[in-house]
Amino acid sequence: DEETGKRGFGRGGDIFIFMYIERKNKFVYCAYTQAHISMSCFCVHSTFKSYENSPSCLRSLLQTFDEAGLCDSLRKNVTKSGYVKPTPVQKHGIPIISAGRDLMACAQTGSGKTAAFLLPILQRLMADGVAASKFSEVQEPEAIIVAPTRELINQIYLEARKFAYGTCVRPVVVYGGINTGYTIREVLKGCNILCGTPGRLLDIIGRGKVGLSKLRYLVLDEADRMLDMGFEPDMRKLVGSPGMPSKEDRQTLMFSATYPEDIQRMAADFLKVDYIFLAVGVVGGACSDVEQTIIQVDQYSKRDQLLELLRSTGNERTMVFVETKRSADFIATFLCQEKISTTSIHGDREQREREKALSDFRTGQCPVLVATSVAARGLDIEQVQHVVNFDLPSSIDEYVHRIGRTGRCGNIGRAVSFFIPESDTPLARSLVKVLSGAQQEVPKWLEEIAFSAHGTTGFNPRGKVFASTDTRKGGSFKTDEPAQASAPSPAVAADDEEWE
Ligand SMILES: Nc1ncnc2c1ncn2[C@@H]1O[C@H](COP(=O)(O)OP(=O)(O)OP(=O)(O)O)[C@@H](O)[C@H]1O
Repeated sequence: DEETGKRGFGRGGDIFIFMYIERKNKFVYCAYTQAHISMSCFCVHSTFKSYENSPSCLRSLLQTFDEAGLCDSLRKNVTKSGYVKPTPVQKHGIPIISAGRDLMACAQTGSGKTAAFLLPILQRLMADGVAASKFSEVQEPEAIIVAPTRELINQIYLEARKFAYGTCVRPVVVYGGINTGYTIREVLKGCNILCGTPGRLLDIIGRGKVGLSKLRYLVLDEADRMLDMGFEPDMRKLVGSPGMPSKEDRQTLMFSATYPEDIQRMAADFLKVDYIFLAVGVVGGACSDVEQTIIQVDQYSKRDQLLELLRSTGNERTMVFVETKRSADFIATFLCQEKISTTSIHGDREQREREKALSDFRTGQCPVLVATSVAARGLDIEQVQHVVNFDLPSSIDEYVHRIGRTGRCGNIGRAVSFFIPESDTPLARSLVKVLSGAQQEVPKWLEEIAFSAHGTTGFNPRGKVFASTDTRKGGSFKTDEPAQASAPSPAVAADDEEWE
């Protein structure tokens, strides 16, 4: 209740869902009950700190994990993971998923989206007494989770395994670059939650090793990436696979920190018409715990500036993003020659080498990781204090994901980006918007570039349309920002990056 601040959340009773929109510095909020759950757009405050400072009636859902009604083993595993209280996207996302609603959730990088979908799925499977996995020539998983890269899907699988520990739910992972025979044997041992990259997933389904008749949950992590031009055909194939329940008969969940408008519109094809759009903060906004610095450089001084920067940061764990696989190798070799312990990850490296690179970086053996966009999304590596955009990406969303490898889950991080006016001007205006949206200082020179001839359209021809809201027609919570020009779907995968 807005006036009394009373909260309600009960099984079988009404679920009060509070809506909170920041518009022109005013807070607008309303509450809905489950009985009148016609609402479709749902926004909550962005950062951890400001969230905690928001009016108490807005912080009403799931104050603690105890309120989530998790079964004992799941609750224990959450505690063992060191989670004391749910993050904003968990506080709001878990009850929405538990209420059986389709969801398109947008929350900043590092805000705990993975547990926001894993926990309610695991809880439901256990509450319904899912059959313990056992060997069978065809496995019938209850949930499928897809993500764009091998390393990310493996990370999600490890999270699922951690939360499912000691329960009868068995997660399995399938992705390219590892032996298919081994993967199939793992699947056939039993599989309740199948995590996969699209290609390998479709392959295994196509071989008849996985049936879809029991499928209840379909989760697209990094959903905007999963639905852009690179993966859309695979996603359509997946939902069109023989036996796949129709969208009315399954629960579809989408999570990302960014949702370009064109992708949001297409995502609706995969979701029930009354799906809930949950936005924690500004859609596509950068994590405000990352201090962002943009430095104007010229092509020829970049390498020396990188060196200088890395020397000043000492042994801080740093990810250096570049645009091409060739420059990843080149920069990594250059840094090694300069006695900076560096490794690299990109799509041309063997899977074994990719895993070794990540593990050397995680353990701190190589405190610098040079990476292409293959490492931009989702990877959760502890103590990454610093991200450097040696080359700026072509899309603003990619920028948001890259810098989100630091400043995760309430920690502070730093991101430095080298801006070359000759090539990066098309990104300038979106950069200004993201910087100011995250309360960062915007350099005067960048503003000038952004609003000079090139920057005035608001449309970055190399990148995607920046969406700030739920795009649904009649969605009542559009911000007052000027509408962005609608753009044709841009080319997606980085120039020479291979996505699995
Ligand atoms: N409630 C919580 N309490 C403490 N730590 C948490 C909680 N929820 C998640 N975390 C931790 O926060 C980190 C980030 O979580 P996660 O990887 O799910 O973020 P994300 O929102 O999916 O980020 P990205 O957009 O980059 O994919 C992880 O290390 C995770 O274990």
